[in-house]
Amino acid sequence: MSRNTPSFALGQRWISDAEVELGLGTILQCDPRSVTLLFLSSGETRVYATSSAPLTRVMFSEGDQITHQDGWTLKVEDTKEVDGLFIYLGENSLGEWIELPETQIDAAMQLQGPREKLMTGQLDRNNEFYLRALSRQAQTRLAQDPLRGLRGPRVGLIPHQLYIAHEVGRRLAPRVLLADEVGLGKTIEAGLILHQQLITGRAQRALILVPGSLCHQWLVELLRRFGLPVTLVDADRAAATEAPFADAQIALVSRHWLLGTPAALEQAAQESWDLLIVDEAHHLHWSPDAPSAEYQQVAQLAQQIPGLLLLTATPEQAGQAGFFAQLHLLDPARYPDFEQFQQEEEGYRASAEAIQRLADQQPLSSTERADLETRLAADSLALLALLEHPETSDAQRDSARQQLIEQLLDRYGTGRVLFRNRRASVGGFPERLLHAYPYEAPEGYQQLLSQYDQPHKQMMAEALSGQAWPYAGLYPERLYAVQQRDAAPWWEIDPRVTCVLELLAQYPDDKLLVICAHADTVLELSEALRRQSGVLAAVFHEDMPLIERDRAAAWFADEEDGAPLLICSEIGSEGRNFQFAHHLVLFDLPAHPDLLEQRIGRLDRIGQSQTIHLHVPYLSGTPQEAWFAWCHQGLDQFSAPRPVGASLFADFQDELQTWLESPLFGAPDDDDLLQRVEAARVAAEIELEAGRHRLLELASHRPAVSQELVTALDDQEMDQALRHYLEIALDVYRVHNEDLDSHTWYLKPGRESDTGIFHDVHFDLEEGNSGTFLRSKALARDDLHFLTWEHPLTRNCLDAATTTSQGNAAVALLKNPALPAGTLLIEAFYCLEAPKTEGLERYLPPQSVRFLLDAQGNDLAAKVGFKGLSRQLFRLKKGMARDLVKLRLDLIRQLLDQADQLALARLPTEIETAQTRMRAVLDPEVARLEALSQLDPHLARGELDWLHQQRQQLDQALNHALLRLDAVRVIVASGPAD
Ligand SMILES: Nc1ncnc2c1ncn2[C@@H]1O[C@H](COP(=O)(O)OP(=O)(O)OP(=O)(O)O)[C@@H](O)[C@H]1O
Repeated sequence: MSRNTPSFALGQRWISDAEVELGLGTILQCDPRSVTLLFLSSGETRVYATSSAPLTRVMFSEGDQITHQDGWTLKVEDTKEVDGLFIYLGENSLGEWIELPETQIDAAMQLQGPREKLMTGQLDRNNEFYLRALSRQAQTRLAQDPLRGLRGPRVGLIPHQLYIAHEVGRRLAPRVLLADEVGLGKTIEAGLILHQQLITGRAQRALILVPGSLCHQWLVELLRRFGLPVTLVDADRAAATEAPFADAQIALVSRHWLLGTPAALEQAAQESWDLLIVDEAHHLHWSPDAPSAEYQQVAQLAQQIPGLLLLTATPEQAGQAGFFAQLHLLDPARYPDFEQFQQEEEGYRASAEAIQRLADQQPLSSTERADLETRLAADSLALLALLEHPETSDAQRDSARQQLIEQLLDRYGTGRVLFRNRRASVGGFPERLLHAYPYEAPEGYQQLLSQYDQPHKQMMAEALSGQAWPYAGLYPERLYAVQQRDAAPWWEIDPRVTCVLELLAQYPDDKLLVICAHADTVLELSEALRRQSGVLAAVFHEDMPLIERDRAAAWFADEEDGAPLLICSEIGSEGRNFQFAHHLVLFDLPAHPDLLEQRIGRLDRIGQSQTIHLHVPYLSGTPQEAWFAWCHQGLDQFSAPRPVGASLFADFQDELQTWLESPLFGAPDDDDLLQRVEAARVAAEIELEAGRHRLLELASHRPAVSQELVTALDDQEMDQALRHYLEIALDVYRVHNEDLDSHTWYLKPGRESDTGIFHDVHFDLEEGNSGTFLRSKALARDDLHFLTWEHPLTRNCLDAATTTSQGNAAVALLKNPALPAGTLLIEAFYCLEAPKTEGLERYLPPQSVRFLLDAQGNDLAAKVGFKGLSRQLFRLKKGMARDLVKLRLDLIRQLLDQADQLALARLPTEIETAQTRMRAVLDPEVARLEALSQLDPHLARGELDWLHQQRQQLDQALNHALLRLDAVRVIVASGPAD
C-alpha cells in the first residue's frame, strides 16, 4: 500500500494525518474549496479546506490483503484507475479472480501492520520502536536460555536443588519422586520445577495436593518465593463457587479434603491439568493385595495428568512395597511389577559398580562388559562401542560416557525418576546434640502397664489407645487417661511435664518445640503447663481448623511477643518449618524410625544456623526405656538420619516386641539385641552406600553441573542488559524510576503511566514499590521485588511491547558525519510464525530476524549492530517524518520488498534450526521408550505412539512457518553538521 495525493473524487478512501484513529474515511462531497469525509467505523464526519487538507490517500499495492465490506478478502495483484477511483484486482480466499472497487473496502479494516502504518503516516515514537525490537531480541534470547525458569525465584542458590530443578524442569511432562532427606528443600525443588514448566510453556496448569497442615506454608512459599498465581481451593471456595477449580491456574488443595469429598474430586478430575504435585506421598498406602482408596484416587489423577511430582523425605516409611507403589505411580512402564522391582534391587550393587567405573573413566572389566552386553538395548550398545572405539575423540567419548551412565541409571536403577540427596553429601548442616532425661516411672503408670501381661489384655490396650501392643506402652498417659478416669489427671504424676517446665526455665531466651504422638496429649499437656505454672503454649494438631494452626505457628514464630513453646502433634508438625528454633523436646518417641526423622527435621533443615538440641525425657521401667535404647544405641538415630531404619524395624519386628516389653516383664532371652541391630545397621549402610545410594548419588546431583548453574545465576545480578531494558520500558510506559542505591530502584506510577504492565504484579500503585537486582538483598527483604528477566513486571513489559502494534513503524534521523545527508536505510524486523500446534512454542521460540538495507538493497545487519546504530539515532517531528516518508515512498517500498525476499530466503534455515531443536528434545525420549519396549514389547507403547504423532504434527507445523514483518524503521542521515 502507498500514499499519494491526486485530486479529490467522490468515493475515494483517505485517512486523516492528524486523527489516524478515525480509520479509513470516504469522500462524501468535494468542491474547489472544501472536502468532506465520512469515517464510518468511528461514525465521525470531517470537513477540510481543499488546499491544506491533512489527508493521505490510501492506495494498496501488489501483495497487500484487503477486506471487502462483506467480510471476504482479496490479495492484490493489479490495480487500475477509473474516473479517479482505484479498482483492485486479485484472488479471493477461494482462489477466484475478482475486482474490488475502493468504495467497497471495509471501513473497519485494520491498518495496524508496520507497512500500513508507515504508508498512512501512523508513526510511533522512536523509543517505542527501540523497546519493541529490544523486547523481541530479549524474547529470542530468553527462549533459548538454558536457565529459563530458574532466574526469577527468590531462593538461595543451593547446588543440589538447582541440579534437580534444572534436570527435571526441562523435561516434557516430568514424572519424578523428589525424596531428599527431611528439610533439604523438596518444596523449593518442586516450586522451581513448576516455575520452569510454566515459564517455558511446558505446563499451563497444576494441581497441588498437600496435607491440610501444610496448605498455608505452601501458599506462602509459592507466592513469596515464586510469585505464582496460586489459588487455595477448599471447602469454603467449593461452597461459594459452582466450579471451584475452573479458573484456578495453580490449585492448592488439602489432600485429605479433596480425596474425602467425592464431588470436589470429580470436579478436579474434570479439569485439564499438566502437572500434579503430591506432597508427603508416603501417606498413600499400598500393598500388592490392598491398595488404599487414597492411593487409587491419586493413581487415577496421575494417569490423567501428564506430569507428576511426588514429594517425600521417607519414601520407604511404608516399606519396600510402599516405595515400589510410588515408583509405579510415576512410571508404570518402567516399574510394572513389585516382584520384578525386588529382583532389580538386588542387582543394584553390580550396576552401581559398573556405573562408578564409567564415571571414573576406568575401563570396564571383561565380566562387567559381558554383563552389560546382555542387559543393554541397541542404543546403549552403540554408545559402548563408541566409547571403546580407538578413533573416538575425547569430546565424543565424554558425551557417550555421560549418555551411557544416564541410560544405565534409568534402566537399571531409579535414576530417571528418583532424586534423593542426603545431608551426608550436601554438607554444611549443624550438629545434633542429644540430652536424655531418664525418669522413674510413676507408680500409677507402672501398675497400669504391668497389667497388660496377657494377649487378651494387650488387645484391650490396643483398643483403648489405637496402637498395637507393646507400642501402646510407649504412651502410658493415653492408657492412663482412659483407664483411670477417677484418678488425678496423668499430667499430675508424669515427670515429663516437670521436665518441660525445667527446660523452659533453663532456656528462657529460646523457643522450645515440643512434639507428642497424640493430639490429646498436646491439649492436655498445654493445660497442665498453664495450670502448673501459668505458661501459655501455642498448640498445633491435626484436629484444629487450618487457620488456627497457622495462627499458632505464627505466634510461636513471633520473635517479640511470641509463645515460648509450641506443642505439636505428630501429624500436625509434619513438613512444617521451625528452623528458627534450636530446641526440640521429644515428649514421647514415635513408633517408627522415619517418623522420628520427620520430627527432628522440623529443626534440622535448611536455614538452621545453630546446634540442634534434642531433649528426650523417658520413663525407666517402661517400654519407653527400651525403645529409647533401640533408637539410640541400636539405630543411632539421634545423631543423623538413618535410611536403613525402616527396613531394620521390619526385619527385627518379632524380637522388638519382646524387647519393648522387657522393662515390664523381665529381660529378654537375647540381651545382645542392640549390638546385633547396630551391626546390622552398619552392614546395611555399607551395602546401601555401595549400591543404591551410590546410584542415587550419581543420579541426584552432579556437582560440576550445579556449579555452573550457581555461577551463571550469580552472574545475572550484574546483567546490564536487564537494567537497560527496564529503563527503556519504564520510560515508554511512563513509570517514574529512581535509584535508591546502585542495585535498588524505587518505581512509582503516575497519572500518565500505563498501569497494564503491573497486571498480576503485587505492586502498590498508589505508593510505589522498590525492587532490587541483588539476590541476597531480595532474600533478606520480602518487601523488595526481585528484579529479573522473569519478574512479572519484566514479562508484562515484554508482552506489552510485542503484542500490540505500538512501536512497529518509526522514522529516525541518523547523525553520522560519515554519511551524506539524505542517505536512507530501512531497518526491518521479522518474526518466525507457524500454525498453532500443541507444544510448538517449545521448539519455535519467538525468533526475530533483523535486516538493515541501504538504498542499493545491501543488507548491513551483520556489520551495523542494532544497539550501536540506535545510539546514533534521533527523533524527528511527526510532520517532518511523514513528509519524509511521502517523499521517498518509492524507494521505501522497493526496499521493503527486498527485505521480504531476504526473509523468504532465510526461512529454510530458521525452520531447520527449529526442527533440530525439536528433535534434540523428542528423539532421546523416543529412543528411551523404544529401548524400554525392547525389554518388554507391551511397555510404553501408548506413550511412544503419542510421541511419534507429536513429532509428525510438529514437523508439519514447522514446514508451514513464515517470517512475518513485525516492525520497520526508516532511517535518514542528516549529513555532516555545519
Ligand atoms: N534455596 C532455598 N532458598 C531459601 N530457603 C530455602 C531454600 N531451600 C530451602 N529453603 C528453606 O528451608 C526450609 C526447608 O525447605 P523445604 O520445606 O522445601 O524442605 P522439605 O525437604 O520439603 O522439608 P520436609 O522434608 O520437612 O517436607 C524451608 O523453610 C525453606 O523455605
